[in-house]
Amino acid sequence: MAKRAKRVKPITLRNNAPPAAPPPPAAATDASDSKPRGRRKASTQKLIASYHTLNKKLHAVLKAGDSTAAGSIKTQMEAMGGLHAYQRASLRGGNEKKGLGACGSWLVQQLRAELAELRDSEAEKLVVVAENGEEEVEEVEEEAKTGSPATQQKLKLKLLDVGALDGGTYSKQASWIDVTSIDLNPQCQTVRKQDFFERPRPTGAHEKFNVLCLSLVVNFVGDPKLRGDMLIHARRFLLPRGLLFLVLPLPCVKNSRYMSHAHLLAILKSIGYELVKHHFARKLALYLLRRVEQFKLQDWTKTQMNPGIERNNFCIVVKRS
Ligand SMILES: C[S@@+](CC[C@H](N)C(=O)[O-])C[C@H]1O[C@@H](n2cnc3c(N)ncnc32)[C@H](O)[C@@H]1O
Repeated sequence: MAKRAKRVKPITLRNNAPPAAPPPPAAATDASDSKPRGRRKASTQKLIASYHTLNKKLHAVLKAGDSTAAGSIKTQMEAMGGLHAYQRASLRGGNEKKGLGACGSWLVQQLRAELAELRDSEAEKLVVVAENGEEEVEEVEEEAKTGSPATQQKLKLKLLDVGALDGGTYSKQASWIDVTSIDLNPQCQTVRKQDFFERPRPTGAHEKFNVLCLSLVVNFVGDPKLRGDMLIHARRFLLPRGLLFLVLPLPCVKNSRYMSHAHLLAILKSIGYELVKHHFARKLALYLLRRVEQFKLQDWTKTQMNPGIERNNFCIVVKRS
């Protein structure tokens, strides 16, 4: 008898997943749920692609000061169900391609290694010791070397998940990752409603993180200059040697006229990140990057490097201000 394929649990159905968001407004109701699977997948992808296109156009017309065009684009976006419908489509798309589940486990492996390294090194001091005062830090670090389970529970990586959507991505790792989740339009009560660009700069190490996650968020931002700003802003929230986990759709680095893997790494290097590891999954490009202190911020413009009409326009612009 033929073996049955192992089912991968979708990321949104994991154990300890936070409570579901309140029902969407009528305009955002997902009519495609009743469609056959193939058609549903196609309409999900179409909705995501159309939303991205309109979002990019909106940024462009707003930049040009054309409020009439902006109004008309916003109306089109609302007619599609707005950000809420886009987010629901993203959650469905993630389940269908199993990409997020895969990228979750790839990251978890890296972070486990990171935590183990942190315990053995000077950087151990960067690990957050929940609910302990200063004197206890030394004690806990000493214990960490002996590997006592009680201590291991106290040592957690602090992670900021930007664009967390339903906030469930790291729920299985709650014993060793302390997650703060934000999104423009949260799909769950544990995710704070906040525009990352408006998150105030940290005033000290206690407001910084060991890891910051930008998973499918940079490509969501319509304006290439704001993408660069987002990467610069992210670095401010990282502790020294902290990690940025950046996920982009694979075509952003593999099939863009204005971007390539090497170009992306060069931009990131100039912003103050060095590559730890990367992985190209079927549909996603995953990057784990470390904050470094020695770097030279430079401007990056939109420059065509891979001509071709079949290619996309994804790019990142950096402008020192
Ligand atoms: C495609 S979803 C990605 C969700 C999730 N991170 C994942 O990997 O599946 C992009 C999310 O980023 C959020 N987002 C975009 N710009 C943001 C910003 N400036 N601040 C906070 N969230 C933002 C959107 O609201 C949306 O929920």
